[in-house]
Amino acid sequence: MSHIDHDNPSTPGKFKMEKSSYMNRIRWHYSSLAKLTFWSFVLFLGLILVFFFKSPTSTSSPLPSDLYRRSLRTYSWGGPAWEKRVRASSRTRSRNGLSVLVTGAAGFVGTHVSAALKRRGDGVLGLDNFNDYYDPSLKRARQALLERSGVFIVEGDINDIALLKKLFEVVAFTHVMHLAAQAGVRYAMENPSSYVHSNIAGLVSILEVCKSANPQPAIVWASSSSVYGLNTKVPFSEKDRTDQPASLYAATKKAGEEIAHTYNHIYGLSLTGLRFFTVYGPWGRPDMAYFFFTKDILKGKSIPIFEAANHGTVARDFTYVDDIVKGCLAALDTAEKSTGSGGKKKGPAQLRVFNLGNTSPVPVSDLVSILERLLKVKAKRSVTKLPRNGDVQFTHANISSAQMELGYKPTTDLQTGLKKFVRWYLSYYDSGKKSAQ
Ligand SMILES: O=C(O)[C@H]1O[C@H](OP(=O)(O)OP(=O)(O)OC[C@H]2O[C@@H](n3ccc(=O)[nH]c3=O)[C@H](O)[C@@H]2O)[C@H](O)[C@@H](O)[C@@H]1O
Repeated sequence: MSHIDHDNPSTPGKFKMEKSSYMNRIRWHYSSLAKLTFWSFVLFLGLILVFFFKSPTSTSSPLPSDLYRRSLRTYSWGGPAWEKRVRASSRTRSRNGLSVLVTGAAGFVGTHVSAALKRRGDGVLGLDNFNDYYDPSLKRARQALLERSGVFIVEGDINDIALLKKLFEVVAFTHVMHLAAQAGVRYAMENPSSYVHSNIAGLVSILEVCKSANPQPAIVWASSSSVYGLNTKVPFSEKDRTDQPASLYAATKKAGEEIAHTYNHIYGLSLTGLRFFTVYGPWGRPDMAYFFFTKDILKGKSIPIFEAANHGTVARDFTYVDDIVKGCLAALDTAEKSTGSGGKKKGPAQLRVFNLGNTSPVPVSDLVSILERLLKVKAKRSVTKLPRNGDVQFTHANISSAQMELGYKPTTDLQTGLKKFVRWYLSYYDSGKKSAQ
């Protein structure tokens, strides 16, 4: 029995033949139409997906691409085995040790701080959403590093209040080291919402859960040298004005400092903000200039070196990550207890802000010369006008306050620090397995 017979069991012979070819034509016609409709639909769907996930994000899309991708991700957490890992990682080795929740633990500074805390016997639990702002495989490699020293990183977003509450139910953290953030000055023009999502909404989520925790932890968090914005008085002191941010990134960090004031004032949370000055070093961030300059010099690609108006020098107070780690640990150690409990303030609590810089700004062109010497490759320099996208011409930290209250004293100059970075870079990427993206 033919296929058509089977479809038309009662149709008589001859007519069946004619009708059969007629039906075939009709069927062909309909199936072509169906195929056309189907593929048009697929094309349409494809265009929509391309629009949401790949298009520049500044205008009509309510959620920009990165943020969209991130919010679509689901994380699995919970269960007895997970809780056991959370508890084990957070357990201190000494009686007076701290139990610290480190957000952004798979990030550059987060990894270094977590490792240092664990090394000295504190309990450390990491939290990170492993987003793809830069190569997530680098974050996974940092995670593996921490895993080997006994630090568990919970995968989740700082905006997930249920997860944060759960973590505080399982562990009575004495401290929170809040380093999770959307970093980068220039990327803020491409994806502004991701800054609001992480640096404002995320900070509020953390503080909301901390204020309700019993006992409330003390919080140390990462602000930025960028809050000084268009300030021209050097070196930058904590007393200087910070109401002229030059980028949305800086504005969100400045907003964070004001939000910190509010939670300290209303709920008695002990809060310390650290203004980091262009932190660099091994396991660093590939979006930062010293990192991608290294990659591009090695590839023989030209590198854009920014220059201010009238050939003005652009300089940064580059600070080596180990010095920053010492400042972070000192801030945790000197943080007083929060005074509230169960969402109620019992008395005034500590509120601090410190510059953590190196106090010796270096022109970007000198940074490139150091890299050339270390890599033994001549850079193809392309001097470019400082773009008006959030960059400031120079930064320079006054660290007397951190020196006095934290005993902070940076000891690594740029030449020494970059030598360590380059050694790490070559061994990490030249192992043949990976290449910097
Ligand atoms: O100190 C800070 O608070 C900030 O430091 C860095 O921001 P930035 O100093 O701009 O660091 P890079 O992007 O690595 O730039 C370093 C220097 O190289 C210059 N640069 C950057 C990119 C480029 O293509 N060419 C170039 O000359 C910049 O103008 C800047 O002077 C970080 O990226 C921020 O996340 C951080 O908050």
